[in-house]
Amino acid sequence: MNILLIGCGKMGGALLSRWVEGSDRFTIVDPGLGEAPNGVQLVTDRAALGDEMFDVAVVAIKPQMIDQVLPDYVAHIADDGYALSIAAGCSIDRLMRVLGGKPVIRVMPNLPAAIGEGVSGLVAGSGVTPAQQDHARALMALAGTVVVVDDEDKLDRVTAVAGSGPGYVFEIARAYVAAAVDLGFTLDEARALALGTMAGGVAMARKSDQSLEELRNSVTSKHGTTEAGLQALNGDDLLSRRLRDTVGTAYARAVELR
Ligand SMILES: NC(=O)C1=CN([C@@H]2O[C@H](COP(=O)(O)OP(=O)(O)OC[C@H]3O[C@@H](n4cnc5c(N)ncnc54)[C@H](OP(=O)(O)O)[C@@H]3O)[C@@H](O)[C@H]2O)C=CC1
Ligand SMILES: O=C(O)[C@@H]1CCC=N1
Repeated sequence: MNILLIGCGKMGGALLSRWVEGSDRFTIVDPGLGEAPNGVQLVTDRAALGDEMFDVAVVAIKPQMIDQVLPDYVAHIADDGYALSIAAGCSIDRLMRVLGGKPVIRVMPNLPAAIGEGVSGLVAGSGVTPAQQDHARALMALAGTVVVVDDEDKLDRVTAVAGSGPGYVFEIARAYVAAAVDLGFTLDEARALALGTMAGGVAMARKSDQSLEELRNSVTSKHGTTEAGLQALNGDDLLSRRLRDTVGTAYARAVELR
């Protein structure tokens, strides 16, 4: 397939770094990009595409730019082509309107796609063929796990939990490392301790049949250090409430971006 990537910033670039391992051909349009991976054509101006046609147009610009930028690309999408949007919130209806009715698949990837450890939600709009959906799914699978959802509202919920999720994870990790530094470790030591502990805990939880509560309780000796630490962390349920607020507020923002 001949694929056009419209915008190649942090998320588009992360996906492309995995996609180039597959069998598709890629062209990027991005006004600010200096270089592209080997074998990928880069243009900084749409006019340089001439009359080239693409089987897939990947929408990887900011949601706020979509109405202004996308209409120029309708002429570059083949009759049997489709658009694959990674934009948060922006609905399939809106995308189809600006793309002259071309079929649209929305996906919501996340940044660990860059290392093949992403989690993506996928929802297909009306007129998408089974072959197009299979293609999009295979493309996203090059970057990690793919979860197909039934409707767009659910994709906006995926956005709040998984799309934005690495941001929460990095912020929690940052605060954890900072706390270790405050306790007397160097930054290198603190990163090794905190990130190693997070990675080990997550890897164990993924492999275990036990619930997260059971695993937590396995660490927690009666009247011991973990019990004391957990009381400070979430004894008042503030951490739980804050995380509910976090995903709820991100979901509300996705709804605003529709
Ligand atoms: N970052 C993330 O973790 C995730 C992002 N997304 C979605 O991905 C999309 C891109 O986000 P992100 O990668 O973070 O943002 P970036 O700003 O990093 O990437 C957008 C890119 O598009 C370029 N661009 C601007 N105008 C045009 C244009 N007219 N034509 C082509 N390219 C253009 C920008 O160039 P310049 O910088 O020079 O303006 C930039 O390189 C968004 O819709 C977002 O919702 C989805 C999931 C996760
Ligand atoms: O913050 C954002 O809006 C984008 C979508 C999910 C992650 N980054």
